[in-house]
Amino acid sequence: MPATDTAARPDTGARTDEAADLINGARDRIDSLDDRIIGLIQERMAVSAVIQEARITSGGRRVNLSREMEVLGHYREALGRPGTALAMTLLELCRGRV
Ligand SMILES: C=C(O[C@@H]1C=C(C(=O)O)C=C[C@H]1O)C(=O)O
Repeated sequence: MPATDTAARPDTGARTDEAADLINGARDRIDSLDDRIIGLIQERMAVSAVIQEARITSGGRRVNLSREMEVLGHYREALGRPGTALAMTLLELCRGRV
């Protein structure tokens, strides 16, 4: 991110220039990671929509609970309890509220 944008950011809270530089650099990396995560979520939404439309067009239901349990378990095993909450949010983004 250019230096002009850095000035508009929230303060780092650091007490030294060295720490502030480190924090600003790491924040740039986090912003870049967040952009990639958002892009992956949007890609997941599009793939999920293809599956849901195919199932509905074939006469089935939008939601498949056994598959959702598998997805929730995958995230819980990788990330613990907050992983379950994250997966629930992802499922809501992908198939709406049930
Ligand atoms: C994508 C599917 O359809 C729905 C959406 C899911 C998802 O986004 O992971 C999982 C199960 C279904 O409720 C699927 O059945 O795989």
